[in-house]
Amino acid sequence: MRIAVLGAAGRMGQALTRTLAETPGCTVAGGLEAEGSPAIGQDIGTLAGLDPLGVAITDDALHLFAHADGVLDFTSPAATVAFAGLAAQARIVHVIGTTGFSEDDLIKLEAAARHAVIVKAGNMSMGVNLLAALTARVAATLGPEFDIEILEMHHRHKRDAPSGTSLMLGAAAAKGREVSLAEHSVRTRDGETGPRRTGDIGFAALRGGDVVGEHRVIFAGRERIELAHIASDRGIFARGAVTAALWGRGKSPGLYSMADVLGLQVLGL
Ligand SMILES: NC(=O)C1=CN([C@@H]2O[C@H](COP(=O)(O)OP(=O)(O)OC[C@H]3O[C@@H](n4cnc5c(N)ncnc54)[C@H](O)[C@@H]3O)[C@@H](O)[C@H]2O)C=CC1
Ligand SMILES: O=C(O)C1=N[C@H](C(=O)O)C[C@H](O)C1
Repeated sequence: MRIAVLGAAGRMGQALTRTLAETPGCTVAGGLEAEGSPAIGQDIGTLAGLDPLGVAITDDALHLFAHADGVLDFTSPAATVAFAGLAAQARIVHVIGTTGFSEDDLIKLEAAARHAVIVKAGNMSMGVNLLAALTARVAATLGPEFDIEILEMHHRHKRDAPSGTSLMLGAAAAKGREVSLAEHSVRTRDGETGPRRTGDIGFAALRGGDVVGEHRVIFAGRERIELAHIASDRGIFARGAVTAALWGRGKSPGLYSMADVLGLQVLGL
């Protein structure tokens, strides 16, 4: 499968190139960067710390989409919404790892998924997707006397909060409790907040240093249960993204999740 990397010079872009280069059945079909990026023209392999792969990074999205069977997209919300239109026109698999979408962005991605296979997840690692399934199960088991709080820490460069993973975990907790996350989520606390409302799902975000990504789901009552995931290598996200692209080839158009790719819904976790 010919797979191109969007945002090839980024932290995830480089990890994706390394993973693609070592995955049987995949070829690195190209790398895209934003217009004006100093990475344009550089070899995608060299940039990722490998031997040269003979593929120069380009800013020509149309050419790249026309010569790929799938694209791995860890860029920015605005770029990803535009790429979804191009992937739908080219009828290729669009794996979306980008986070930080607005409600309006999500509506546009759903529209694009009528014409193309999109696999989208706020976290592509197997561990976090298992954690989400476990979170739903624990939330379904415990009553509202257990307060749910989701805590994350990421590197200083991260632009969005709560993280895509935190939102996935919050959605899983809400699903387990059979409530709407929108009606129960508390994203910030500052000043005179009053006591915690029963049933709320709280979010807290820490930023600093080079932390790859850490998440903790806390169920706090008269006893406390904590489920946690710690990522120490971006390769886990990259592996999930490449698996998703291979899985998506030949599927009917639609918006799929990593739970679909990993078969977690079938397990009923
Ligand atoms: N779903 C998941 O498993 C994961 C998701 N992410 C998400 O992926 C995104 C990127 O994260 P990082 O790699 O850390 O960021 P980064 O800032 O290191 O990389 C993003 C790259 O995209 C490029 N880019 C932006 N607009 C572009 C355009 N129009 N055309 C081509 N390239 C463009 C930038 O120049 C940059 O090189 C974030 O939203 C992050 O939250 C990150 C890790 C795992
Ligand atoms: O920006 C990151 O780095 C990460 N983003 C994703 C998120 O928003 O949850 C996944 C991972 O935690 C790393």
